[in-house]
Amino acid sequence: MVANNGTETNKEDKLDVLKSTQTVIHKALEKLGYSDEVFELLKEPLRMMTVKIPVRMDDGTVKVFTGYRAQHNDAVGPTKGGIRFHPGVTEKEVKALSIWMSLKCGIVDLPYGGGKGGIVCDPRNMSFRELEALSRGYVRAISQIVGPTKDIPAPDVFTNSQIMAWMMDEYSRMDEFNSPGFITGKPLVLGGSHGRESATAKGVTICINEAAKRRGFDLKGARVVVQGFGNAGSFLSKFLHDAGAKVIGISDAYGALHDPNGLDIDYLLDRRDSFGTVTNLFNDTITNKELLELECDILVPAAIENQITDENAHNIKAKIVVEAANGPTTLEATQILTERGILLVPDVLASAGGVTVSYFEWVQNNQGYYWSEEEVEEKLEKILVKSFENIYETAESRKVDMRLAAYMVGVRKMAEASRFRGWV
Ligand SMILES: NC(=O)C1=CN([C@@H]2O[C@H](COP(=O)(O)OP(=O)(O)OC[C@H]3O[C@@H](n4cnc5c(N)ncnc54)[C@H](O)[C@@H]3O)[C@@H](O)[C@H]2O)C=CC1
Ligand SMILES: O=C(O)CCC(=O)C(=O)O
Repeated sequence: MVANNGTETNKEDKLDVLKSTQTVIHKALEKLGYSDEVFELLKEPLRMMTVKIPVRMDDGTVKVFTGYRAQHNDAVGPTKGGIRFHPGVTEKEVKALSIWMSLKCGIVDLPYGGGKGGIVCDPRNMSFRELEALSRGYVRAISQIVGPTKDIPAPDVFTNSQIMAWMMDEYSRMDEFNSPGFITGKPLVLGGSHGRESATAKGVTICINEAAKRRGFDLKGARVVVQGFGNAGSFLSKFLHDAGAKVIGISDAYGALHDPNGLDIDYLLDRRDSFGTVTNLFNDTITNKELLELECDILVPAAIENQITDENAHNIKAKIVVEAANGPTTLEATQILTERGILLVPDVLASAGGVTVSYFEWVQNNQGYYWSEEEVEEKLEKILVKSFENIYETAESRKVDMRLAAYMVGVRKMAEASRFRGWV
């Protein structure tokens, strides 16, 4: 879109998550001394599949849904990443999400490249039967390019273990084999891993702990605001609440709740629905915009992209911002927060707990031997603490913000693997 003075285009560019991630990848590769050829290879996914999925709806009509699967780079190993069901899914967004998955896998050192999928739909307005048909149809449509040694999906926004179960079943039928390693985030009885459901939030909690230590304050008594009360946001609120922090604000897609004395997290967890909606039960709500600007110590965006921008970054009052969501902060906002001395722990590090335990799930499926919750948690903690330290030290020694440091760490392995394979 071109506006007379270019303002609209400029704003669109700033919110273009693919363009922003390419900008940081370019900077990271430059800092590491890689050539432009490497950037050309890594700036877009190697493979992008668009599919049409016809579903017979409950009213008898057929609705045709659009879905995507992006595979960013498979030099290191099979690609891996979640599937999003959301009305706002776009091709560009799925591409950016697949690049972020590559970076996450590099940061926590998993033998994967990044992938991501999405379907343009609103599961909140679909029946259980329609959702099952859509999930199975999507797997049939992308079946040629996915599989336990090619590309392994998982949950993301508005998808859950039931959807993973349908998808695993559909793939197993086509494969004529029980294939638990095709997908992660499954129910425990179908080969899911202990700790996967809460893994993203566990990882964020570990990063918050590390960041708070660096900023010299304790989680006990710290005031926390969490945007989003789904898988990531709700478990996180519970972990922080149990650690003695005061969760003073939470939100969902419809609004936000604020109590300076601390919200009753157990009650909210009990009442939230499977899409992370809870604010509809209350009259006294504030907006998501107001939530982000609350006076607090720790702010965690755990919903969708582009929530902290150059329009509100000056009003953020937190000491640390830890990104549980993918892409919640624009590049301009990252710079503003950094200049204001706010420590920003980027998505590709903070939210890497989910894919780490997904990797554990895949390993357990492949070996057919399963670990206890304690084993999973211990392994996750070790990996994330080490990754945090690595990126924090890189940021300090290279005098860059933690996002650029994380990209430098995350991009290196796939750049090297691509070079050894003779691709660049
Ligand atoms: N589930 C996982 O394992 C992982 C999730 N993430 C990221 O975490 C974020 C949240 O994902 P999940 O918790 O899994 O999703 P979810 O579907 O469980 O919950 C999403 C939450 O965000 C809220 N939300 C949706 N649109 C919103 C809007 N426009 N404004 C404010 N809130 C809105 C929903 O109401 C809900 O509370 C996403 O960015 C996702 O990519 C990252 C790593 C792993
Ligand atoms: O668990 C996984 O494999 C992927 C999780 C995911 O989609 C993400 O980290 O954004």
